[in-house]
Amino acid sequence: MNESNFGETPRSVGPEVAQRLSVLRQSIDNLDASLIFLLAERFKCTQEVGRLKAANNLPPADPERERQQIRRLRRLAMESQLDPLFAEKFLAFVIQEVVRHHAMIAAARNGTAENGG
Ligand SMILES: O=C(O)C(=O)C[C@]1(C(=O)O)C=C[C@@H](O)C=C1
Repeated sequence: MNESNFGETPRSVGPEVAQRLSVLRQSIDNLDASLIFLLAERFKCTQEVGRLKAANNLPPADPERERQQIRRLRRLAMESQLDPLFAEKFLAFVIQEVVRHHAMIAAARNGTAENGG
């Protein structure tokens, strides 16, 4: 397969392989949709955490909580035959974005407070 075939069903395979590939890709699409829905729900929770933290002058990040989450997710990943390093990197990637949101919420709140609102 050359580079221009990436992402396409290879034309050289038989109907059984093409059918299996299609079924697997349908599941992958469903799982990707689930991941998006789950992430959206997680961000709704963390946005509320961000508002709670900003209102109570708590720092955006909580390193001790993150250490606990990493320990737990690494264990869950190993139990599920998922690479624990990948799980850790994925969590770090998500939390980095959450902390950025928290900081923006706090900055917006402080700006508002300074302007008397
Ligand atoms: O639990 C918190 O304090 C959060 O702000 C949520 C969260 C997370 O996304 O899970 C994000 C930042 C913190 O450093 C730890 C955890």
